[in-house]
This record gives sequence, C-alpha cells and structure tokens, in this order.
Amino acid sequence: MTEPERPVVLILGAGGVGLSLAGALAGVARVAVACRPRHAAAVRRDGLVMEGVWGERTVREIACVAGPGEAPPAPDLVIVTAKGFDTRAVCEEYADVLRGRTVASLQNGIGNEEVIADYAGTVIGGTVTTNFSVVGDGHVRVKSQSSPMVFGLWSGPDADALPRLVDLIRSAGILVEASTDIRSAKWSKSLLNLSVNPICALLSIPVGKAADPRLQRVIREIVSETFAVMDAEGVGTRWPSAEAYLDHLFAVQVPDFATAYPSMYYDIQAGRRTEIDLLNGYIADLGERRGIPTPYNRCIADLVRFREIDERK
Ligand SMILES: NC(=O)C1=CN([C@@H]2O[C@H](COP(=O)(O)OP(=O)(O)OC[C@H]3O[C@@H](n4cnc5c(N)ncnc54)[C@H](OP(=O)(O)O)[C@@H]3O)[C@@H](O)[C@H]2O)C=CC1
Ligand SMILES: CC(C)(CO)C(=O)C(=O)O
Repeated sequence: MTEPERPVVLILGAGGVGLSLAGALAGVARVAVACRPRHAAAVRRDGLVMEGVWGERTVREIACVAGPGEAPPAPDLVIVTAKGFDTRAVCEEYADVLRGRTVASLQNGIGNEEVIADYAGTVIGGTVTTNFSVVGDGHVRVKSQSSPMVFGLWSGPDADALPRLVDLIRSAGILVEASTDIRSAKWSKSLLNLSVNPICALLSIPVGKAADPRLQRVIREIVSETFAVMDAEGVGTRWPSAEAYLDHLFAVQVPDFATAYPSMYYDIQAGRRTEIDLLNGYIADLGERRGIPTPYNRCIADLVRFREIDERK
C-alpha cells in the first residue's frame, strides 16, 4: 500500500519557535524553513539539534530556503514565526508564494493576522504558550509548556484549513486546540506577554522572579489597565476580570515558566528590536485613543524602547 503524500509546510522566519516547530513537524510533513544563513548552514551540515520537553534529537529532514525562489511553490500550509516587527517584510518577500494560500501566524502580540491577511487567501491565528530559545546555530531548546497551542480561523474562505492544521500539529505529538474565537485567544495569550516579557527583559530575570511583591504590584497595574482598554474595545478573554487573570498568572503561569526567560529578554540581550509595539506599546496607544489612562503600560514600553536603543549603541 502506498503511503499518503505528506503535506508541504513552509515556515517563515524560523528561530526559536519556527525551528522547533519544524523539528516536530518533520516526522509528519515535508518541511521547509526560511531562516537566517547561519542556521541554514548548521542544519544542512549537522541537522537541527533539539533539546527539551519536545524531545532530544537531531532532525535532518528539514529543507532550508534562502528566499522565495527556493521555497516550495505551492505549500499546503505556511506558518509565520518571525517576530511581529518582521511580519510585513517577510510577507512582502514571499508574497508570490502566499497568494491564495492558507497562512497561519504563530506569533505573540496583536496585529500580525491583519498584516498576513493582506497577502494570504485564508488566515489562521495561533498562540503558543511554551518557552523556546536558540542555543546556537541550528540548535534549539524547548523548555516549559503551560497550555496547548491554540489555532482559530481568522479570515478567508477555507474553513477546512483549521481542522487540517490542528490534526497535523496533533499528529506531531504537540498539544493543540481549535478555538472558535481566535481574537479572544490572542488577547488571552498576550496578557502573559504584557505581564512578564518587558519586566524580565528590563531586569534580566527569569519569569519566576515576577512573583516578587514589588514586581507583582507593577504587573497588577499593567493588567488592570489592559482590561480597561479591552473593555472599551469590546474584547473578551478567557478570564472575566483582571483579578481572575492575575490569580491564574501567579498561581499557574509564573510557576510554569519559573526558570524560563521570555523571548523579549533574548532580544534585549542580543541588541535586537523587541515586540513592545505589539504588546504594552499597543495597549498604551489604544488607551490614548480611547481616553483611558495607561501610565504603567506607557512607562514600561518607553523603558524597553530606551533599552533597545541603548543596547544597540
Ligand atoms: N521564544 C518563545 O518562547 C516564544 C515566542 N513566541 C513568539 O513567536 C514569535 C517568534 O519568536 P522567536 O522564535 O522567539 O523569535 P526568533 O527571533 O528566535 O526567531 C525569528 C527568526 O526569524 C528570522 N527572520 C526574520 N525575518 C526573516 C526573513 N525574511 N527570512 C529569514 N529569516 C527571517 C530572524 O532573524 P534575525 O533575528 O536575524 O532578524 C530570527 O532568526 C514571536 O512573535 C514571539 O513573541 C511565542 C511564544 C513563545
Ligand atoms: C510564554 C512565553 C513567556 C514563553 O517564553 C512567551 O510567550 C515568550 O517568551 O514570549
């Protein structure tokens, strides 16, 4: 009996998240990744080295592409895992490949799906509440996991794309759920990033340190302001109130990621841009437009922007 054809998956902007996902999907799909040349050289030479909770192994069945000319021309699925500030640039670069295709975002922050919708046929929004980091070229670590990946149809005609994607991810052994309200799921995930990413990045601390009572006070203000802005926007999350979310944050998420450093920490350490404009900066701007005070979000966004510039000097 002949085996069914494996779907072709193209991952755009593969670093910690994208390379790890490629490694996990390589057993169930034909995977190509658009990554930087340093990762491509290492993966072609030695395979992708994976460590952590998704397993310890070296994966050789990943094709690294240097540009759209090398990408599979008709992928069954494209997944964007670039940082949010690179979403438009990577979509522009691969515009001919994305046209009419199903494209999922597996990114933090608010606003990526709207950008992808300018290029794709069907858009699927996604969240991942797992910690990934790049250990070295072609070498990734998956550290801790707090809840399943979530995907939901954002826009476009291909409603069957969602169950196909969820089945594929599940067949790779990754915990995943389908959402009927992906906008709410994206905001729900953002609450964690708004709370811990900037503080851990600024203070060079792992997530567990956010439980310190002085930092909790700051986080409580950030979350309260965010709920006020969300209420004004008519956005709901899994939690009915700031208090309910804060209980979950300090009882479950902070302990789950106690020794992990969030992605923004690695950006600041490496002198890279951060996603602050899609997180606390986004809340502060929305608050300003709505006349809702957001001094804590504004302040922490400005501090991160200062560090971004300072680190790059
Ligand atoms: N790390 C984590 O634990 C988690 C991250 N996320 C989210 O997932 C997304 C990805 O994060 P993460 O994987 O950590 O980020 P990384 O910075 O590790 O990975 C993104 C990679 O994409 C590369 N890239 C950008 N543009 C292109 C391009 N045009 N062609 C090829 N490569 C490109 C970047 O290179 P360069 O840096 O050289 O520009 C970088 O190597 C973010 O939105 C993040 O917030 C979500 C949950 C957890
Ligand atoms: C869940 C968490 C905090 C895991 O690292 C994350 O989303 C990030 O680092 O951006």
